[in-house]
Amino acid sequence: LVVEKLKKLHSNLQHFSLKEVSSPPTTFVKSRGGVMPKSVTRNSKEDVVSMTGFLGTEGSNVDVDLLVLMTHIQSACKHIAAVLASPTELQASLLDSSFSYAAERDAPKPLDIIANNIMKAALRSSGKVAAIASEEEDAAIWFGEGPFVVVFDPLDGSRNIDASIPTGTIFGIYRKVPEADQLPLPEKATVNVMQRGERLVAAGYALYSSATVMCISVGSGLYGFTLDHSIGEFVYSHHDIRIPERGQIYSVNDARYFDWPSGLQRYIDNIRQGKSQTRKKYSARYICSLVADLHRTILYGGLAMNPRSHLRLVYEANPLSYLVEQGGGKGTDGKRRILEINPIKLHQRLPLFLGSMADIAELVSYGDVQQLENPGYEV
Ligand SMILES: O=P(O)(O)OC[C@H]1O[C@](O)(COP(=O)(O)O)[C@@H](O)[C@@H]1O
Repeated sequence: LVVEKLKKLHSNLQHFSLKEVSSPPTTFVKSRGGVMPKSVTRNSKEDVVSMTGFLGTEGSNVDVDLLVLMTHIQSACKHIAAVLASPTELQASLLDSSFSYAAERDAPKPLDIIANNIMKAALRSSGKVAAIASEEEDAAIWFGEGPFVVVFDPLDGSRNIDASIPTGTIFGIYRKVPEADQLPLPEKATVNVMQRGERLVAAGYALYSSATVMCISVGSGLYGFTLDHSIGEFVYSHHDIRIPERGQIYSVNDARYFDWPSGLQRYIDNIRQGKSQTRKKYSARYICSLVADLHRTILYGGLAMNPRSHLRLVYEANPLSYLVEQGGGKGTDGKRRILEINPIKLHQRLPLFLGSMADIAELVSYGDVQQLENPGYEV
């Protein structure tokens, strides 16, 4: 069945130079982001490498199961990108009105629900997923047999959606926990989705913006793919992404300045005035859409942060910290490395600081950077 699926999958990619897929390279080069095939690093302008083609040659960490799963996630993200770019009437016709949510969670927008349904359907039909947890679901869901567990935020930044501002999908993939096999449901599902971030085997985000870009890692570096609408494929566009060691941009909702602790206030005061370690004046950029703010930070360097306990450990902080670390950066809650935190609650929220190694180290040296009081904000 798997072989048939892959054949079908590859026949859909006939537009591409499939050199990398049909004859896997035997030599690998050690790149800063890990081991990657020589043929992928050296592709000529004429060669277009699809994400599936790339993953098929990425080395031993991508087995057929993960390849199939990643293909389904790509399909879901293409689908979400198409829905986001559609007129509102069409979007409304896709809405499942039976959806409900627990009172303690933010009310979802219609597109949150649609994106959630698309992701769930894609993951279920992959046949590779035992359990999922979504930011839009109250509890973990057990799908059945499959080697993987997927956690995701189907549409982050959706409060901006009516203004066509960029949004994103975030996902993290774990292996199923065999020790939990004997547990009754729903504990089995919960234990599987509440793994520490350092156990992630892959993660990624899709950014829906002027281009739809997917950045992924399967444990050996960070790579980006851009959706080529003329052929309907994510093509390899950002090679071995390395987050600059130091940036000159900070990203935070600084209307909250007067609610911040003094350490964070002093840090931001200093980088604004050129009084930080580099003596350079930093610029501010804040889209208020985490994937978009992080994507810019990954490419240009600096910091993307939310000092209040707002972002979720399981769906946002862990997958994004994993990606940032794979790109040579750092993810912290201001005190602890995100990937080492043991989740204690499925929808647990925490402060999050992601970005360039030297910038995060300097920020953390101010000590008092977490906004512990969260008065609640209307917008
Ligand atoms: O209101 P704040 O603190 O600026 O938070 C904004 C952040 O919240 C988010 O919108 C996520 O929150 P939601 O999951 O409630 O949409 C991020 O995309 C964004 O970075």
